[in-house]
Amino acid sequence: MSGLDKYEKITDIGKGSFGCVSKIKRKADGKVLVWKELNYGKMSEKEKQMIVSEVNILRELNHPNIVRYYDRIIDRDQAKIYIVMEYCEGGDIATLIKNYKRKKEHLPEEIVWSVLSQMLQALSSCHNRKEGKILHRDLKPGNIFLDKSNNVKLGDFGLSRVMNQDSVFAYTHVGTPYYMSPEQINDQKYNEKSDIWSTGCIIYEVAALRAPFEATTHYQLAMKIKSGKLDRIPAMYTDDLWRVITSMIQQDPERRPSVDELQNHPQIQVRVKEYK
Ligand SMILES: CN(C)CCCNS(=O)(=O)c1cccc(Nc2nc(OCC3CCCCC3)c3[nH]cnc3n2)c1
Repeated sequence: MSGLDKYEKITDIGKGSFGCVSKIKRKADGKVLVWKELNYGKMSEKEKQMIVSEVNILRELNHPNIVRYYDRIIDRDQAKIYIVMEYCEGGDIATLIKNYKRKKEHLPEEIVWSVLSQMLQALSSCHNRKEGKILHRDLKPGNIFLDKSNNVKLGDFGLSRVMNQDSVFAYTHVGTPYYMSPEQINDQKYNEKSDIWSTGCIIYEVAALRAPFEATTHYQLAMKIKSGKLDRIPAMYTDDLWRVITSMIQQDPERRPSVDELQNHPQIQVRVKEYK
């Protein structure tokens, strides 16, 4: 039975920036998973090779706070590759934020620290990878998920490195780059401190229920990001949390703390589960 026949499609979940995401069921044991459909028909040899190497990296990323990779299926007739991954019942953080905003309720500080701690554990396993660090490049609330026990799961790790703007994928949903760091805007080198910036912006948004920098045009957004002007998160949250967030959303990448430094913070350390 071909790879595709091992699964049956349940429903489409949405269109990602570079492919359709569907909820599927593995026939052998009924396990619910998702697959991401990539059309490689119009890809250059170089891009196809990059997909292969990205998928190989995904296969190695085995961490409780990173969406688990299960399988990949190549359908040569349709020139499509399907990447089978863990299904996260809790949906994405973007939706969680939207729901709290609608209810005009703030998330308890406990949850904010827990989301930060779990994101840092995922980033740590990728930044400190012995075979060479992996950077996410496209961290945003829409690709951070929750499983049924509300564990945080980072999605699309690594794939975004292949799907940058100048490739054939050209983001279909040109989302506003709210979480883009100043160095990315200046087209400078992207490094792990850029992932720290984006994580800081996301945690800011989980607390404030709005992004730290908002604008209607990319130009205005870029100006705000580079201005570094930041309204404090709501008064209900402690100065401790506010200090950590502002340390991550700093203009100068050198002055942003590394994952390891952040994980030494008492509020974050207490939550770092030891995964053997
Ligand atoms: C764009 N969002 C605001 C959609 C609104 C509502 N949330 S949601 O994203 O559909 C939703 C609801 C319930 C369960 C899940 N679980 C899930 N989703 C994935 O990707 C979703 C996809 C990401 C790119 C953009 C389109 C959607 C997964 N990838 C790997 N495991 C995944 N598990 C997702």
